[in-house]
Amino acid sequence: MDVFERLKQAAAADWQSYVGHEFVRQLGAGTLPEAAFRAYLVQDYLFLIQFSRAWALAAYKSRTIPEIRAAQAGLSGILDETELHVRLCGRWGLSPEQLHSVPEHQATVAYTRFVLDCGAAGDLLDLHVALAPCVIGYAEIGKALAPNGVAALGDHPYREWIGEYAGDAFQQLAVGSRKLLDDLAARSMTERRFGELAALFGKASRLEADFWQMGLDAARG
Ligand SMILES: Cc1ncc(CN)c(N)n1
Repeated sequence: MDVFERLKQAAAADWQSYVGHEFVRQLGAGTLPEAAFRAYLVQDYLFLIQFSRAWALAAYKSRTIPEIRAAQAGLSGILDETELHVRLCGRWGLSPEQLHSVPEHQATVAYTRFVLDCGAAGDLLDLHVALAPCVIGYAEIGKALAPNGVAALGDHPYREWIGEYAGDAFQQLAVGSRKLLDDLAARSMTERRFGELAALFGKASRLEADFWQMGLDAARG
């Protein structure tokens, strides 16, 4: 069992609150109100700005070229994601400048600053464990929402979003993140430390669930 699987099992309830959230269920069913998706996506653009910083911090905290390359791949992946956000928000008439001027929601601040602090106060393994629900979680969600491939989604209203995370590029990013966790853990994880890392992973997963909830709450007004 790889480290990611162990973390998931140790924080099973938190993980489930994230990947099995009502927002994800409605998104997959195509019944998610557009207002909820829009509120989520606008905040997610702001989220990605902060997560770019977190991946840049991972490069700074790295000791080896493979670690720096992994951070570069994560940062590129996040920047690629922003193109999806700019495209979709552009259809609602929102420019990147307008997105940038939206105030950050509390859920955005809480999650992003938690991860940045894990990186600032901890080591590279702490930071990658805090980043894991983001990249590996969305890859898992993307795959679950497109079990027969993106083409089979037909005219699903959220096809473009699902396609981003079910697509090869994002799936490969998640594979790389899982491997990096194993490599880092082999070097610096003791069994005693595993408990602390699982708590950190569980917290990040909860903050992901709160982020979905923010989208649902915004649509309820
Ligand atoms: C909140 C959140 N978590 C994860 C991802 C995938 N990078 C995202 N775009 N937004």
